[in-house]
Amino acid sequence: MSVLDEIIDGVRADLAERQARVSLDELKERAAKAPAAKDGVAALRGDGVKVICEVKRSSPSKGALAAIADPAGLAADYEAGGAAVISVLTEQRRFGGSLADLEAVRARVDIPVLRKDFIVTSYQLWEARAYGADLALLIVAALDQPALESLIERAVSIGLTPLVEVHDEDEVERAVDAGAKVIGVNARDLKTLKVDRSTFERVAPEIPGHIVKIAESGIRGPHDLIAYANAGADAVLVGESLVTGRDPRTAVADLVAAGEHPALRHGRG
Ligand SMILES: O=P(O)(O)OC[C@@H](O)[C@@H](O)c1c[nH]c2ccccc12
Repeated sequence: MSVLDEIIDGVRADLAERQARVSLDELKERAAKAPAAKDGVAALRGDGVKVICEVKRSSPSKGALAAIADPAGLAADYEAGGAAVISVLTEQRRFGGSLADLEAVRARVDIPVLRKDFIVTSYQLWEARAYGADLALLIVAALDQPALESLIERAVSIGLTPLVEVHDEDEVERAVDAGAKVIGVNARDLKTLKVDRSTFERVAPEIPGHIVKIAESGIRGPHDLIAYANAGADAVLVGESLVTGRDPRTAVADLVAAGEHPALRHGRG
């Protein structure tokens, strides 16, 4: 069984517990009371490379990264540094996250928030909206095509922007066929956990021009952002280097400044 399969087994077990506690109707009521979703696509377009900053306590590949006693405070630092979107890991077993983290971050920042989890049912999309997310991650490798299509449709219908994650050319085709408008290319293969920073430059040319392109994982600092930007990234998604660094606000500001450099504007759509 791959790491991804193991993670999803755990996610399904935790999900079953929540579903037994909170009915879909209750979630829908809560979602109806949540502030209207912010436009995730608009936040990721425009001049400069946008920076998505992640709240992540641990990962299957590295184990514990940072305790993050105050996820909302960290997110506020990210926002002050110029982040375009905050990504909140809500998976518990391997990443140490929760819906409470999502809710706390939502309450603190004004920019769009992404629910980062292993979403396999529409119940989780309703949870995302109920706890204030504006975008939700959908991982192509974790879903068959009918499920991917219906989750994209459902996300859009409840106001969420789906960020559809791919790892290779075949997955790009599946994402585009399913209607993705925002595609993230993950340099980390979730089946082997290996990072290959050349994944983006190989896979991005397969993504049609009108789709927002995000380079995910393995960004250590401005030089990696610049390399991804030169390969066509509209945005980058950064976790580990921010949560393990000393000053997240300055680290984000350095990334944002690198992404705004005029020399990068050429060749980016
Ligand atoms: O910590 P990094 O290497 O900067 O990576 C962030 C993000 O890309 C990574 O956390 C991630 C990308 N896709 C995922 C899917 C599930 C869980 C986590 C992820």
